[in-house]
Amino acid sequence: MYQHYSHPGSDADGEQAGHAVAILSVQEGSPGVRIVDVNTDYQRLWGGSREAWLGAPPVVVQQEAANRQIFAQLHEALHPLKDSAHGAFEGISGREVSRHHDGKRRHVEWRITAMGTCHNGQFTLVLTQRDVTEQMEKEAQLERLATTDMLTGLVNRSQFDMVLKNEFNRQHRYSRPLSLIMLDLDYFKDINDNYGHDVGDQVLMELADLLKRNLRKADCCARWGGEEFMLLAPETSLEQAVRLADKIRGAIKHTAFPLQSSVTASFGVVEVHSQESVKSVMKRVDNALYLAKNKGRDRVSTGGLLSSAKQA
Ligand SMILES: Nc1nc2c(ncn2[C@@H]2O[C@H](COP(=O)(O)OP(=O)(O)OP(=O)(O)O)[C@@H](O)[C@H]2O)c(=O)[nH]1
Repeated sequence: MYQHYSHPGSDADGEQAGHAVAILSVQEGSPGVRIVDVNTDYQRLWGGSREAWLGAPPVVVQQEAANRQIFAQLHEALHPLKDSAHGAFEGISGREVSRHHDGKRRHVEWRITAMGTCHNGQFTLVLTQRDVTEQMEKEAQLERLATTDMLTGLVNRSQFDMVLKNEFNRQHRYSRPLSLIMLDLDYFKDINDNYGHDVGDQVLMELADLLKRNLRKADCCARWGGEEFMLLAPETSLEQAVRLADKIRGAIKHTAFPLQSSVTASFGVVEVHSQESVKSVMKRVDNALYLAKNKGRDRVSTGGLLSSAKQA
């Protein structure tokens, strides 16, 4: 009867899932919602034969509590329309994580709309559902590609910019300590030249793992480019950030990378000043790193000399 609701590409063999559709009947004053008919995609989504579904309560989400909540929401929306021949039910909708009849976790998008108006206290409704799991997985994958550095799995530069802006807004509003650490591997060109690019890549990947292990969940660590990394540490003062940077510096130095000699890194550390711009902080942290390189590498600098020179 309602098979025309099927997605044009779907077929009875279950090759491709389209919109699952169930026609529902709700009698005003009765708590139940009953199925009048279902299409093949509904049977594919939730299992069971058409005959088995007729007269049964529908599955919107395969979780009792969530289903009950949706029905309560539905009754609440329908109740004011019971006396009006022209009352329009605008529909309710949602997206839920649910278990497929095969036990797999799926994302289901659903919508319940009216099929005509209330007749003798009875509403006829259409429930449409779509399995959007693959679409959501693709979206998540695209998002990962757009925000992640492929080699190291760390956040990339553009994503770091976003995080940085958010943290700056928070810092400016609540005046909480916020520090930034920029680190750069020392003589990385020599590693590439002496051991090859693949070994260089391996060092970058191992370094990324080391950084992840040494940071808090609230911190954000990005590959800034090449062999340069940026760490943003909320709720962290300059003094604490220097200690953190020095801990990472020591850990890098004592890590057995796949090389004969040890790897070292230089660090610039700054704490964001009240109302300071992103541009200004970036300049300061870059200068601090430059100073650490200039002073002989394998060290942490807060750019102190530069700040005092500026003040002078
Ligand atoms: N293996 C590998 N090397 C990279 C990657 N990105 C950048 N590099 C290399 O990193 C090296 C950076 O060299 P430099 O900027 O001279 O810096 P450095 O040799 O570390 O010297 P200092 O920073 O002054 O201590 C270059 O040889 C780049 O080719 C990458 O993704 N993989």
